[in-house]
Amino acid sequence: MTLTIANLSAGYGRTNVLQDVTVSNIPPGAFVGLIGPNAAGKSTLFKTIAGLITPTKGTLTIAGEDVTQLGRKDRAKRVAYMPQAYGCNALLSVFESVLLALKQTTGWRVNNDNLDRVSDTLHALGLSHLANRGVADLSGGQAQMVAVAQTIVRAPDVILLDEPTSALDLHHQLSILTSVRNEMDRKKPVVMAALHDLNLAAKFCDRLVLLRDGAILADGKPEHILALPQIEETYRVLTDLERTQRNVLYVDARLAHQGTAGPTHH
Ligand SMILES: Nc1ncnc2c1ncn2[C@@H]1O[C@H](COP(=O)(O)OP(=O)(O)OP(=O)(O)O)[C@@H](O)[C@H]1O
Repeated sequence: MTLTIANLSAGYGRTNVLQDVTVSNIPPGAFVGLIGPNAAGKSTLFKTIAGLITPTKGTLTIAGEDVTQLGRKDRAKRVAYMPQAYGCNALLSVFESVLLALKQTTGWRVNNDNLDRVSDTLHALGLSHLANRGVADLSGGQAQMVAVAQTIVRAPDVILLDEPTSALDLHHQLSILTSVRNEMDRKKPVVMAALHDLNLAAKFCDRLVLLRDGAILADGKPEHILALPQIEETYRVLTDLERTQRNVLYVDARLAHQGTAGPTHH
């Protein structure tokens, strides 16, 4: 279902962070990368969409319905949010923790369909082998992948992933985002992911939204956004945008005063 964020302003107490944020017509099945420097307001935008922060202005509509008016539980059925800081010390197995995430928005009675859904989600993300492990005993990367499983298991309309690959090795960065894309092809949610790695963003996203100082600077296809001068200004780097032999976009970035970065080979 289509998500539209219109003229959204929000913050913490008297501090305003988001200023009139509009991202229109994100269609079902679209993968939107939210990019921007540290403290730009990416997490604040996600928390506001998820209903953890009440906006001072603006609307959020899913399929034309203003979800800011929904109660907490109904909102959580429509929007699932994976925060940047996750982690769980409970005495739960991975399977139980994903089941618990699923049941948060339904009743507590567990049926076979629920169990199948948890199994399918773990399988889709390549996590079946961790099903019986305690969540407190996972590595940082494993915990991050389980947090993604907890977010997508509910099959919501909108999935918000705050830096879902920050703790993952190269293989798992690709595998988790590929799995998310495969799930999207099946269930057609809107997915928004905050990503610091512009090359991952270029590879997986249909659309990039550049946020800086709480405002949207640019919104469009990756090849357009990554070529904008605002990228260099915002990140305070110089960039070259290339296409690899496999026709994949590649951003090479360097600091302005350092010439070419990288090791010197003799
Ligand atoms: N709980 C809070 N109370 C007050 N200010 C906050 C709070 N959380 C974040 N901020 C401020 O809001 C601004 C935006 O922070 P936010 O976490 O949304 O940025 P971000 O783009 O997600 O950053 P990063 O890439 O570093 O995770 C920052 O100036 C931050 O200090």
